[in-house]
Amino acid sequence: MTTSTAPATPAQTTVRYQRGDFLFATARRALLARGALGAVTDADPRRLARSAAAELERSGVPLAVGVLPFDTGPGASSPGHLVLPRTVHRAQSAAETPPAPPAADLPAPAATRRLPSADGHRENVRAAVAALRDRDLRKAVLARALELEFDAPIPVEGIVRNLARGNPRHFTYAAELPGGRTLVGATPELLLSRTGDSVFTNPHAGSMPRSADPETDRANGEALLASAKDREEHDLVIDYVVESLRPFCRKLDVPAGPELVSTPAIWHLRTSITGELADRSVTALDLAAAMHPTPAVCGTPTVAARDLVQELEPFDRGYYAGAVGWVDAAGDGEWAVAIRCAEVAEKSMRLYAGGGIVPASDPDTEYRETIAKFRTLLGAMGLDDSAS
Ligand SMILES: C=C(O[C@@H]1C=C(C(=O)O)C=C[C@H]1O)C(=O)O
Repeated sequence: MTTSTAPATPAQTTVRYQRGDFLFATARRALLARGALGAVTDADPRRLARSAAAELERSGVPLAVGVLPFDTGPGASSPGHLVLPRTVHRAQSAAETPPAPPAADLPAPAATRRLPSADGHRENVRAAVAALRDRDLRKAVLARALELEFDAPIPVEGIVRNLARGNPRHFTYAAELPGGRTLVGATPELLLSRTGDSVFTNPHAGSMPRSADPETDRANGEALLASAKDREEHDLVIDYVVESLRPFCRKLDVPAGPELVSTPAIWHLRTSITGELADRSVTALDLAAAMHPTPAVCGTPTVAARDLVQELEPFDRGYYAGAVGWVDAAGDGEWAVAIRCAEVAEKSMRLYAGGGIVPASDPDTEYRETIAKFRTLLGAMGLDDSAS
């Protein structure tokens, strides 16, 4: 494999992305991987992590890139998939680099389908609230999907360029999936990163739409920070993440409460947790596999929440709410939560958006939250809320 550090800014690197490549980029740093010297595929993420470490050591390839699916339980339909690329280009910049010009003239969809319908999603929220009570669950994350069909091949490169332009502080990503589809998105949420013995994670949970009106926008953010319901959704994630990481870390630094952060589409509660790894043979992917799926995308307790999600959602999540990232031969790596994304086939694509349901959740508010979350992808395609 060749690793190039030729002087290109993160934005220039992002523009080089072509369908088939792997991209993981913010406005300050980008990783673009191309080609495949090998691949590792496994439905069990822990085994995938071990095989990847062995394969990196055996081959001398410095890093592997790829995806974990949402469902890693028995009988899961989509495996974790890693590629050992032929070339890797990495770019870094101390400041945000100016974005590339937007890609224009993205085609409009010829047909749109909501899965389920708007009423169907509201009904699912009601059913989830009832199931939380009946089955002694504390939280379940319910999503809906949008299926768009086009008359011509979808210009993934343009969507990726617009995602990066619109979300410079977040991770814009693109990855090839087994079966020939491409996962594209821009996520604010890091499942896990490892650099040497430093571990970092920043769970996001608790959301409120942004507003074009500055006063409403500010009020929405303040309401989120003050909301007991959202704080409960958030704290369940933090407790789970801390419990999952504790066995691997000799030190964990967990702030007392979340902070208010935003993407261009939505406000979130976020907690940034740092840790010190006890054993350096535990890779970034081992840690991601141990944590995934967190209650930010699944629920509490995990298995019962996943069962409920699969009963109610009329689609397979595939790689939505999975993870996307890279791991190197030293065990360092970054794995982001694969949300605000779509799986793209040649002339059709499926977008996903979901939100945490707790006993106090309201069906209309939850529906509106998914509309805000679809904006990341729809905006990059030049489409508005009428599509969602
Ligand atoms: C599930 C999604 O997002 C997750 C759910 C959130 C919530 O319920 O408040 C917030 C951030 C993400 O962890 C999504 O964007 O589809």
